[in-house]
Amino acid sequence: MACELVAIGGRMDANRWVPASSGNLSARIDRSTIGITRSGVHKGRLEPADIIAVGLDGLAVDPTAKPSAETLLHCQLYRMDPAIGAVLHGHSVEATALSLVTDAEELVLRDYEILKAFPGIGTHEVVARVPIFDNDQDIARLSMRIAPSLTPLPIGYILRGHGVYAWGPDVERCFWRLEALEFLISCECERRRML
Ligand SMILES: CSCCC(=O)C(=O)COP(=O)(O)O
Ligand SMILES: [Zn+2]
Repeated sequence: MACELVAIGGRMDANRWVPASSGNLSARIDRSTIGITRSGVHKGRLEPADIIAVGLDGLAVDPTAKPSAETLLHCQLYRMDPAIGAVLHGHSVEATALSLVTDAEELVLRDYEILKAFPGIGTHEVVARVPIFDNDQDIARLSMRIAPSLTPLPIGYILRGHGVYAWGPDVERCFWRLEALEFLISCECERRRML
């Protein structure tokens, strides 16, 4: 699991989704524990020792370890759905900028074939709503604001001026979903440029 997250960190970095020490990556270890990236390290240059075991209450198994500052947002998703096996968060230019040029509380996506990359979607003829939450340095408070929008689970969410959260049953498929979401966000940016 740790090696998988190290490799995915490299792929996120190759896509320029984790500049500086931004982003955080996690994967489920068992029903009540996840492995999550250490806070403040470059996610494109991870080592297995940078993956920290954390309970779903957000507390590190080793109390001296320093897991991601955004650990509670990951734990919230794992608690919501036992089928979630991985959560990835990145800071792409497009998600950051697009969410700052609109006051909207959601990104409405329709007519895109790639929406079929998400579970339960079998046609482009759907409307997928990606919530956009105002950013907050108080992660516990932010998670409480996010909670009502997670039932049913959206295809991902955006923190305004901050980045994207995506999840999936395992690390690889979580990466595919993040890739699909970033593709959709880039399309929306491009459409606005073309108007
Ligand atoms: C330098 S980016 C600011 C923090 C952040 O948004 C992030 O994703 C990384 O935080 P972490 O504690 O997981 O390193
Ligand atoms: Zn972040």
